[in-house]
Amino acid sequence: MGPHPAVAAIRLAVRRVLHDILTEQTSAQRPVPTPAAAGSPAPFVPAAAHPPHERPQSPLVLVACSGGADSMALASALAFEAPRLGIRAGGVTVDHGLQTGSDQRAAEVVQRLRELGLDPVESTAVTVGREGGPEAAARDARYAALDAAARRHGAAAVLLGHTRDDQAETVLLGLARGSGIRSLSGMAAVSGAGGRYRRPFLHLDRQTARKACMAQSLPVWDDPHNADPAYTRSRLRHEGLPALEKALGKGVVEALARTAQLSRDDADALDTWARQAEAAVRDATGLLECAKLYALPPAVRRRILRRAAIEAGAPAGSLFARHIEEVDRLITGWRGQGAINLPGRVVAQRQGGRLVIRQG
Ligand SMILES: Nc1ncnc2c1ncn2[C@@H]1O[C@H](COP(=O)(O)OP(=O)(O)OP(=O)(O)O)[C@@H](O)[C@H]1O
Repeated sequence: MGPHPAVAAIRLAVRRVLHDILTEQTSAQRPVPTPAAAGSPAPFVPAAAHPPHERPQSPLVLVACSGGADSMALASALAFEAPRLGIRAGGVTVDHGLQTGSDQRAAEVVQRLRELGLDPVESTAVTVGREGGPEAAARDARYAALDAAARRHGAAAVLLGHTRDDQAETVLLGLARGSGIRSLSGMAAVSGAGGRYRRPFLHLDRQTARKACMAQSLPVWDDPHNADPAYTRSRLRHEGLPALEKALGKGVVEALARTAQLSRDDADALDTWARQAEAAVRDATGLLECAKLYALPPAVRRRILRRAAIEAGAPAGSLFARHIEEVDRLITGWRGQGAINLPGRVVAQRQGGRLVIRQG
């Protein structure tokens, strides 16, 4: 008898990502063709062809595990699949120190990961600041700790347990911010420096992860923050999405996740267009020419303005759509208005048909 369908589903999702990682590693190990050999395919040198002391070590993949159902399911699937593909599997849990006994819980997660056969396994404690609110501050501290752990262990990738439900929530949060398709594109399946972070469960629903834990008798920890109505995401999870499903039907989560993928593709295409158009709208001294900007579609023009503001020193996180709209009016609604103040002491003004954006 095969595994429970939920267990089969989580393993398949992880296997696919591990295959991707192996394929990328293999192409990275291919020797760069010499000029003479260029044009003919580079021969792959199998690991066994290296002398033992030079043989590349099998890649290490870490799972970022909170002890919750999603990341415990992920850890169990990694522990099952990795050895079958010659990959080493380890785990990291981050202790945010936000609740009493969080160190104890982190120690329990470490213990559970070890029981699954992962090695190396570690718990890392962080200090959560205040910048951007409690959720953003915890996330920043967590990713910094995960980055450091990945570097320390030389990991090829770090797996995260975000599910299709998390993706739907992220899209709704972006929609509510009203800041364009980039914020509707949710989380990427691959992100971070060198594509370090992978999200194998982005197409799986949360219930599947939970069922997989139950089927394997894996104990899971339910973070009380996830049910705390003080947090926006928690209200969305427990009130917003159920209300939407009631009004619009069960397919709403899947549709939101699909929206994320479509928006991501569109946003990537527009970013590329804006990068290419940017060179053509600058004069010989590098200033932006208003007439040329005016001729561009608004979506492309606003991207160029946003990039210019960030390059001048405006912090990306504080630069909102309304800021860019005001700068845009210097191009599309010119009536001699004065300089526009942007975050980071950046000032945008129109001078002699040119747009000057610089730190004041
Ligand atoms: N304390 C932590 N330590 C390590 N990784 C974490 C921690 N918290 C979250 N993560 C990683 O980030 C992912 C998303 O976490 P988040 O809290 O947003 O979602 P979640 O649905 O509560 O996930 P989970 O059920 O795995 O806790 C997790 O699945 C896990 O991979």
